[in-house]
Amino acid sequence: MTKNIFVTIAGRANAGKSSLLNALVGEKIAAVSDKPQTTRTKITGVLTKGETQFVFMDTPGMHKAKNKLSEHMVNTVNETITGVDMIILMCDCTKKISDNEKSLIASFKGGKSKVILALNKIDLLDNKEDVIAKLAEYSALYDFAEVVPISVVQNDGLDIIMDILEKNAAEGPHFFPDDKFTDQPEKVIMAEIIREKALRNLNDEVPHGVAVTIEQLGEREDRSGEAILDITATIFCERESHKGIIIGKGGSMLRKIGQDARADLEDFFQIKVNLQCWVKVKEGWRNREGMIKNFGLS
Ligand SMILES: Nc1nc2c(ncn2[C@@H]2O[C@H](COP(=O)(O)OP(=O)(O)OP(=O)(O)O)[C@@H](O)[C@H]2O)c(=O)[nH]1
Repeated sequence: MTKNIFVTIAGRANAGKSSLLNALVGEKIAAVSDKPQTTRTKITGVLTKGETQFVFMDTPGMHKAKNKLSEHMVNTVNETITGVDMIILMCDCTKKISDNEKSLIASFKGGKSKVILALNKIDLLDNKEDVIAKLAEYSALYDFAEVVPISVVQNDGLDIIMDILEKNAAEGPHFFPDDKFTDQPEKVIMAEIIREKALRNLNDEVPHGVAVTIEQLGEREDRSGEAILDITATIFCERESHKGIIIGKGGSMLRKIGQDARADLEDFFQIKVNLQCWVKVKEGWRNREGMIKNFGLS
């Protein structure tokens, strides 16, 4: 008998949703950074353990739509929380409950999906009793199927989440091959890895107006017969001044981004990588529908 369960990970920006997805699936799929709104697209992770296949959807953090890209992100959240078996609401126990979180929780009412409250970042609390107070605050807003205090970075409580999901899996087919952990095309994963490195290395001067596309991809053998993946990527930014920052003095920043990305790409795809990154300016791309589609973000 095979079983499956579809799970959406929802919650405010920076709560740790992508980190949770990566930790549960055990592979680096979603971009993780300490800047909010890292996740732009609905990223699916698939994990098959024994007879059960877990299909995870990661959602962009809830926030007020400020431009067209944000509208797409908010729509993705709303689409993703309907029609799944379970929702994991990721909360940050160090933060006050926000209005966005309240409206997200309100949208669960009347839905068919069971909701687990995952109170994340408990490693940051000095007083563990604060956890109980926070759980009570959230529980007053919604009748959660389960509440679990967790710390993704310390791998604390994640086994409890997996047990709950396992118990809620229903008899049904595996929709993905058992050795597959994401339905994202390779190029999207590559672009995500590079974008993550750009966000990590750049300071707040170049905020979220960074997108990455993979222009060319090819595999070849080097002289010793070892396989090499050639990747050519373009990092798009919104302003000429940002381009200078991304390239850095004598190309130092771009080199650093490229080096970091290459290490992760080699690790992920288990192949030697030759990465070339270019930087281009596309003014105001975040407000232009066509470009958003181009970057695969709608
Ligand atoms: N201390 C601590 N930090 C955490 C924990 N989980 C995640 N973080 C950090 O929180 C930050 C945000 O994590 P992400 O996984 O990118 O958060 P997200 O909810 O996917 O963010 P968006 O993509 O912006 O919606 C990162 O710096 C993580 O390392 C945790 O359990 N404890």
